[in-house]
Amino acid sequence: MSAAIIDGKRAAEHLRAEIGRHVVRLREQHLVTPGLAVILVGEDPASQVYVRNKARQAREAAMASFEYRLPYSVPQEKVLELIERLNDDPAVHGILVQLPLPPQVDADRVINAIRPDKDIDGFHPVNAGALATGGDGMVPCTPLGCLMLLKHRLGDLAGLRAVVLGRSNIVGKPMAALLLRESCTVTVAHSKTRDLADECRRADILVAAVGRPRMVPGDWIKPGATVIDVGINRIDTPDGKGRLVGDVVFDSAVEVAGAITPVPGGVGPMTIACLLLNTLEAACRQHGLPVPQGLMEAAWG
Ligand SMILES: Nc1nc(=O)c2c([nH]1)NC[C@@H]1CN(c3ccc(C(=O)N[C@@H](CCC(=O)O)C(=O)O)cc3)C=[N+]21
Repeated sequence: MSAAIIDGKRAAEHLRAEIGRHVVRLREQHLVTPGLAVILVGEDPASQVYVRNKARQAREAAMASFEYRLPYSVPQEKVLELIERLNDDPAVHGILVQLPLPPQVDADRVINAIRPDKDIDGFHPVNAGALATGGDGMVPCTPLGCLMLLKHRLGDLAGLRAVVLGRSNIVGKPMAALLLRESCTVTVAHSKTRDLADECRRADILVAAVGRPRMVPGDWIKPGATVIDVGINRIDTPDGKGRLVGDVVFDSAVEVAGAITPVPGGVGPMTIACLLLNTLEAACRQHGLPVPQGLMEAAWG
């Protein structure tokens, strides 16, 4: 038996198209154009590609996109000054500072400087706190994208056993909070977890977000489980071109799981679509307009 492949690329295309329709309506009816500002420090080639993709997809969804490139050696004060300026800029509704940052720039200070209602990554403590306590703040894009794929596949998640591998502030912890909000029974496993394989084998939903290439083999997976692979790891290949692999051994997992996300074409594209969704919502809130509801369900028909 072979798992269903969860097509994140296609789901993201649907979602972006639906977001684009809302953006056009917002401009026609309210003269508001959602604006996304992305700050990139340094010249890491992978980050550059990624930032370029975000800017292109923002424009394709009829949004305004502003890119700021700062040298790797930029002093922290300069980054904070730019954030202050964008906080006060009414054309900018969402601010994203690409992580990681160079050592002289303290990521926590930078994240804390972003106005919480413009924090489309959902990393600010105000938004993290809202998610943890059941309030409605900005939800981090990668976990939000994972949740959409899960609900699309499974419908109601209540009562399912979910295991989240990884406890980062950007994926693991918010993912666990979202699944708990959906009434899953949630386990967060990490590098110090004992009997990791057995923990994983109990999962109806397994979310792998550790950033270690092909760490999770097929025999850690319960037959029929839904597997969400958040890892995007570039590995070397004999031909020298390299390729992307997830945190899960896809070829063995696909034989056991009920459904699985591929890498590439799974979680990654959904992350960017959710970034645009958060920017649209931020623009609505900042202009006192109602936030469009049920966007993802509408996108999937
Ligand atoms: N403040 C901040 N927010 C982020 O959301 C953030 C960040 N910093 N730093 C870097 C990581 C990385 N990330 C990706 C998102 C989508 C793909 C993606 O769409 N990947 C394609 C493949 C792209 C390729 O071929 O290289 C896929 O999985 O199908 C990849 C990586 C967001 N990040």
